[in-house]
Amino acid sequence: MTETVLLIDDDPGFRDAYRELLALEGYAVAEAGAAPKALSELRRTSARLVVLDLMLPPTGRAEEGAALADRLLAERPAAKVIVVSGAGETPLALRLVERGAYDFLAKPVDPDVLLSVVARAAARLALEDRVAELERSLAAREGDASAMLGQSPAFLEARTLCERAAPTDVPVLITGDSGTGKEVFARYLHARSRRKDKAFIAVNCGALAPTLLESTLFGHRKGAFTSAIKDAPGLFVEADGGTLFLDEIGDMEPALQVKLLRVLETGEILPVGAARPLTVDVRVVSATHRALESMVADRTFRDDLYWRVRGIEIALPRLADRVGDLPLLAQHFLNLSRALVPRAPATAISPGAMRRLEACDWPGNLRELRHEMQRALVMAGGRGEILEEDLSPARRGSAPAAPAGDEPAEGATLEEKIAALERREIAAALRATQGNRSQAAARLGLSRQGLLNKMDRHGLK
Ligand SMILES: Nc1ncnc2c1ncn2[C@@H]1O[C@H](COP(=O)(O)OP(=O)(O)OP(=O)(O)O)[C@@H](O)[C@H]1O
Repeated sequence: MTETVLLIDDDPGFRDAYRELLALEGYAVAEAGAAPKALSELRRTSARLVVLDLMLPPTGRAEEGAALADRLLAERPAAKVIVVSGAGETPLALRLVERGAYDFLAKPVDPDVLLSVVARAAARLALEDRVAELERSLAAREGDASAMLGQSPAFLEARTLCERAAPTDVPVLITGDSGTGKEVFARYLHARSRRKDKAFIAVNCGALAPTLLESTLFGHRKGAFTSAIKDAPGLFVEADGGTLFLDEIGDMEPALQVKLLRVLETGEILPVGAARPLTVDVRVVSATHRALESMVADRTFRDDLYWRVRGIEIALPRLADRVGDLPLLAQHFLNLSRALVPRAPATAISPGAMRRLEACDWPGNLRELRHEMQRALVMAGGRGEILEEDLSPARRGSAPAAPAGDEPAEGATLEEKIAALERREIAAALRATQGNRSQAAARLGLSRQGLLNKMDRHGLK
């Protein structure tokens, strides 16, 4: 695909020279001499490469260009913005790179260097496109029966229930520990429903602050709040005709639970700041790793909403309760990992390694097993088989348990490293707010309930 480069400089001579150079290299070129034109050119074209001279009118100061760089990236986060700065502006240019600009060049710019940086940015875009494409095809495959692996009775029972529920419009609640495959089941359900050609949209209710979650779900009108610079439809409208997957519904704040209940009862949503409701046709599938029933007893989850979302409950077994499926799943994840490590030759798992895997208790369930197999494939190097020594120390049975401190053990899986990072960040936010959980949650961009759940999970209470 021909990439468009947006050249932003108030000197027409510079633009003329670089337009020709870039065109010779096969790029399409758009240009602008000041910020308003730059933004309108960005919107008019599909430019994802930007060369931006920081010294722009009206003041001719570098801060002018810096503000524009931020706005360009806010409008097109995938864009690669290459900043051209004067010799004295290196610290500002470096700050821009930290905030998301791709690279910076100091004046005077050597044309060959500029071309090579643009070429590198274009190659990076091509790579990111490829990764996104692979992720899409992987996600599509995971909606397939082939990705719903398992023969154990508990798993088959859940799968049969899912297949029965699929053609109906009954709300489904999927319960199970983290990593047991709740989202995979939700996608499977959608893929087998009459809605399969419409959108499947997933949202994690615990990951967004309550006000943001409300406008994310129901949309908002321009001007409804300070940052509402234009109308936004919201996920219910985007999922119209399809399925909306409300992950971690147990983390939803009570005020929002009321609004969700009204939508489920009436099929109408009221965008934030709108005068009239809109009708939508959305099947809601919810999931939670929490015991919603006891939340209802504690009055932290509304019982009327509970009964609404729990038309049919599908309870997913923990991996430890379906060890019989482990060989099949481990082999499946090994095969999938090959897409990430294309030249790795390992296609099999030795009986010794498999015994080790079967002996683990897998608190992170299938997700943990998936990461373990990715790691093992990398560790196996040029070997054709995964051996015990390729497993992470904790699985080999000889390693010390994960430390109670902040640092993950050496050889920790990606999952464990992320958990350690999350633990550290939560502890830091709590320290910074003298233990005020609401403030700590706001700092972390979580709902209060979301933070409490995570503290629970990490033993930080
Ligand atoms: N039956 C299955 N067969 C093969 N792979 C599966 C199956 N179920 C889940 N997986 C894989 O296991 C991982 C975890 O699944 P998923 O994200 O659906 O879990 P989850 O229960 O929604 O987790 P969380 O509660 O943390 O959001 C994913 O990589 C998914 O592809």
